[in-house]
Amino acid sequence: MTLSVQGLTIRAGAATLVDDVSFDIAENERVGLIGESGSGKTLTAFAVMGLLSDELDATGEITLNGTRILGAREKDLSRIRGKDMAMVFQEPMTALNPTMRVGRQVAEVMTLHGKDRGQAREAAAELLRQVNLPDRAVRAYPHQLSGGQRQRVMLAMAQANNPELLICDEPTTALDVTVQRMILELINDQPGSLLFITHDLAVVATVCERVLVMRDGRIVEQGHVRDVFTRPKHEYTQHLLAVSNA
Ligand SMILES: Nc1ncnc2c1ncn2[C@@H]1O[C@H](COP(=O)(O)OP(=O)(O)OP(=O)(O)O)[C@@H](O)[C@H]1O
Repeated sequence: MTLSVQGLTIRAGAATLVDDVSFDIAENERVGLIGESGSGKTLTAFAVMGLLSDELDATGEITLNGTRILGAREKDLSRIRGKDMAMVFQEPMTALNPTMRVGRQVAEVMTLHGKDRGQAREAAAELLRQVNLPDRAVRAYPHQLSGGQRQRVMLAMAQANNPELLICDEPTTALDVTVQRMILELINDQPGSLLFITHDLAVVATVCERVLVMRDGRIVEQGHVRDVFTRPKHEYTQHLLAVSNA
C-alpha cells in the first residue's frame, strides 16, 4: 500500500483552506497529523477518502496504490472506500445510520464489497466482539450505545474489509481517559498503514513513526517522530511541544 498526496490544494471560493500539501504513507507506516484547530487536517483526510463536498475545489494529485483518488468518479471511489481504505470519524453519530441496528451496519460494509449476507452477519458479530462490545450491541441502535461504544462500532466498521489504510480523525476526543486508552490500543493493534489526526502529541509519540505538522493549511514540518519531537525546526512545532509539556 502506498498513499501519495502531491500538491493538494483545497479552496472554498476565494479562501485557500489547504495549501500545496504533499506527503506519502508507505506500507504499514503510521503517520500522525497534528496542528491547530482549523488548519486543514480533516479536509486533507476527506480528500484522501474522496469525500470532499462538491462546493470545494481541490487540485493536486492523490493516489492509492497508483489509483487516482482526486477527481475519480464516485462509482470508482465506492469500490475503494471501505475496502482498501477506511476512516474513523471524529463524531460517530454523524457517520452511523441512526435507524439501522449496528450489527447490520457493520455487515453491510462487507456485503457492499461482495461478501455473502450470512457470512457478513457472523463476521460483523465477531468484529464487534473484537472491539470489546457486549453481545447485545449487534442488535442495538446507535443511540442505545455510549459515545465510546459507538466509536468502537466505527472502528469495527472501518476494519470490516481489512483496509490497507486506516484514517482516524481525533477518534478519542470526546471520550473519557479509560475508554480513550482502550480505543488507542485497538487502533495500535491494527495491521496496515495509518493516518492518525490528533491533538494529543503523546498519542503520536506512542502510535506513530512519522508526523506531519499543519498550520494554516500548510505542512510546516514533517519527519520521524523522534526527530521532530526532540529537535523541532519550525517555530510552530516548538510552540506545540512547549504547550503540550506545560
Ligand atoms: N465545506 C467547507 N466550506 C468552507 N470552508 C470549510 C468547509 N469545510 C471546512 N472548511 C474550513 O476549512 C478549514 C479547515 O477545516 P478542517 O476541518 O480541515 O480543520 P481541522 O484542522 O481538522 O480542525 P479541527 O482540529 O478543529 O478538527 C476551517 O477553517 C474550516 O472552517
